[in-house]
Amino acid sequence: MDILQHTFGRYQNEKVTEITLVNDNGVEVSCLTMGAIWHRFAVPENDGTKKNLLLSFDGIDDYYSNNQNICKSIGRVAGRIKGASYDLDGKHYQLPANENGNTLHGGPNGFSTLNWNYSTSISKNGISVIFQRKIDETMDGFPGNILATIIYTLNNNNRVTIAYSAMNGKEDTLFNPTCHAYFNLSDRHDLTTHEMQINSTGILDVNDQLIPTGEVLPIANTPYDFRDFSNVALAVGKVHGLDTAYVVNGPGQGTKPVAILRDRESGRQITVNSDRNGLVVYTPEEIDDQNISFSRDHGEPANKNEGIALECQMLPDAIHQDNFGDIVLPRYSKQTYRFSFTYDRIKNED
Ligand SMILES: OC[C@H]1O[C@H](O[C@H]2[C@H](O)[C@@H](O)[C@H](O)O[C@@H]2CO)[C@H](O)[C@@H](O)[C@@H]1O
Repeated sequence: MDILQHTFGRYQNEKVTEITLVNDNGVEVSCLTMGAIWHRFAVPENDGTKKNLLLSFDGIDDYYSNNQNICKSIGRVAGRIKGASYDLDGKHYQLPANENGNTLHGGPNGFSTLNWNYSTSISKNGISVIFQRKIDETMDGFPGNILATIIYTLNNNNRVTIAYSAMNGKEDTLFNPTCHAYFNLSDRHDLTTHEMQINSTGILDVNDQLIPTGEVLPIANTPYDFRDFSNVALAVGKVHGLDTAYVVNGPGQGTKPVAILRDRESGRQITVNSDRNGLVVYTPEEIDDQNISFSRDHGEPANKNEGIALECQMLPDAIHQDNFGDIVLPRYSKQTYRFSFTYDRIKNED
């Protein structure tokens, strides 16, 4: 196992460092201090090359010249908070709004906008990069000061675990982070050979601002139905891009993965595990209007829906819904969220 570090570039006058974790199989996970971005997930190919399974950019400015949150860490709260406000214990909290009067993905000054401090560690469980920041309530507009930590760990089973934790100070706050990594496991610039299975029977109903109404819709026999492996591009085409919160890890679902994404052509496969009750699946339908070209595009413009984000989190807008789970982080307490993405290859051709 090895850990490499080098300067990736500068953003807003600050140095951005790339940290690369390499396991004994030659699998590499690279992260950037800016946005605690998951920059690369590169796996060895038979011809000696490495294949990056993420949508990535060569330069740091490219990550910040579009609004798709490419591979960024998202927090304090992923998804939308209706009306950029909430009431808790008789107190009204106003948050900064950044979309239609709502707060999306931690607002305008969320985790993705910070250049994180880092350290590294090697243990028998794997190699890690540990990002940390003290976040003052004046920085992001959420109540309370937290010490936030994001740890990426790669082990020799080719599993990447991302652990997000927040140690809270003297005021209750909200905590529901996620990872906005986009995957494309294939050698194509689209998802046509991708299949996905999601361990879920229902998705959240949303209004025209993508705020959940509180209702859970059954997905049987709709394009959103991924209970069995189903082609991703076909579903995406039918619904004009996925932006859908799946209810996962419900009672009786045991320890099954929340999702498996595989590329039928190459056999590459990612298994997603999470300890949270939501999985937001997002394909960027508007990406072809935004002058974006990923490293894998070799100078060609990106295609819409070229990748797919599998965002583990508590269900969006949980603070306004009784049955979406608890995202309140009480004062002087700590909460950790854990998601993992394991790489392997399709074993049984079915
Ligand atoms: O402005 C960029 C896009 O912002 C939204 O997309 C987000 C989506 O709604 C979330 O569920 C997902 O987690 O993150 C997406 C990117 O931030 C808009 O819905 C989309 O239309 C915009 O293109």
